[in-house]
Amino acid sequence: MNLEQTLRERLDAKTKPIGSLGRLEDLAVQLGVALGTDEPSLDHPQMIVFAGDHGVAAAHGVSAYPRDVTWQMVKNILAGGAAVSVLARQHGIALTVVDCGVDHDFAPQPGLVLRKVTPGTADSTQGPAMTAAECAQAIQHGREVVRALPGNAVLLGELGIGNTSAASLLCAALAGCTLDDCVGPGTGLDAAGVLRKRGVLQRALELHKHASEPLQVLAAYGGFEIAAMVGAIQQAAQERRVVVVDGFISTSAVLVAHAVDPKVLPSCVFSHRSGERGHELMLRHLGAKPLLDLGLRLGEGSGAALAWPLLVSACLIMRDMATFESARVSGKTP
Ligand SMILES: O=C(O)c1ccc[n+]([C@@H]2O[C@H](COP(=O)([O-])O)[C@@H](O)[C@H]2O)c1
Ligand SMILES: Cc1cc2nc[nH]c2cc1C
Repeated sequence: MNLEQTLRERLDAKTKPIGSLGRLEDLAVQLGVALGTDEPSLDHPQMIVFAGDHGVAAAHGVSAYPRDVTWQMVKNILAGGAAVSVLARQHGIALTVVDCGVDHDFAPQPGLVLRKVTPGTADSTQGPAMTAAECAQAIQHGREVVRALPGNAVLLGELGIGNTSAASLLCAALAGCTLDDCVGPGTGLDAAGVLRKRGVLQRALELHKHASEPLQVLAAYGGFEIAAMVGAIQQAAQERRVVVVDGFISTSAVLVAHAVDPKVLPSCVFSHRSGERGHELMLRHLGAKPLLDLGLRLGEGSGAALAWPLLVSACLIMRDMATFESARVSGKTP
């Protein structure tokens, strides 16, 4: 019997009608398989918020907010005032911010990993957002961040004005959808703004239409924080850690990691369906079912933090619930 069958049998022996805990049962089985044990338990969860600036946003105003919000929100997260700070604190999740290329000089401080690259990607309508070397370095940085942190669960968060543009382009290139299907308001563009954004992204897509390898596609569109998340996903899956994937932008990093190696997918739990147009298509491409549907479209890892207690519950159900035999409860009538 393989591990998945063992986990299903364990759940079926618990004091409940078969399958009555619904999606929580699938989650418990997924976590057991991802962690490689029939007694899954999550320890030292790490919320990692990857932050980066985007050349396409600087050059074309494809966001409803100014670029300075990226560095300002990094400071807000570190000061404990952002949504992800509040939610991580609520759930006892450690929080690290990684500067993957923000155009600001942050003072070294606890909880902040300083950047290793030049800040901000290049404008993807003019050339690749990053060179192949920069892309490889950003991926490596994401791997190193995960390797240095304890625990067996990584929650992905991100921050970067303009990064829904990069994520939409990755979606179009890797999930085979049209820009009409996957370009949305992001932080809150109006209908005219979305139309203009789509026009800008159409130019980038045309310029890089010959990019075919997943890492070539990633370098074409960026951003540095998405590339670092790709590395984080690869490292976490390799170390048999669980990866909690947040919204539209984190899922675009999974699209890339999956295109490189589909074996990362069983380690990924998708926290929620984002309100951003196109997330559904990404999830469908990956065959993924998100846990929550709350109309979230914030990013930062806020959805991952909100879904976290469900993962904890799934593990506790698998480990601690009594069986029909141990609790002397009558099983199903034959
Ligand atoms: O997580 C999501 O699904 C999501 C959807 C829309 C926007 N965001 C966040 O908003 C920022 C990107 O939006 P924009 O409009 O600047 O491309 C970035 O900081 C993301 O964390 C996040
Ligand atoms: C205020 C603000 C907070 C964010 N958090 C993640 N993306 C964001 C974008 C904005 C604009």
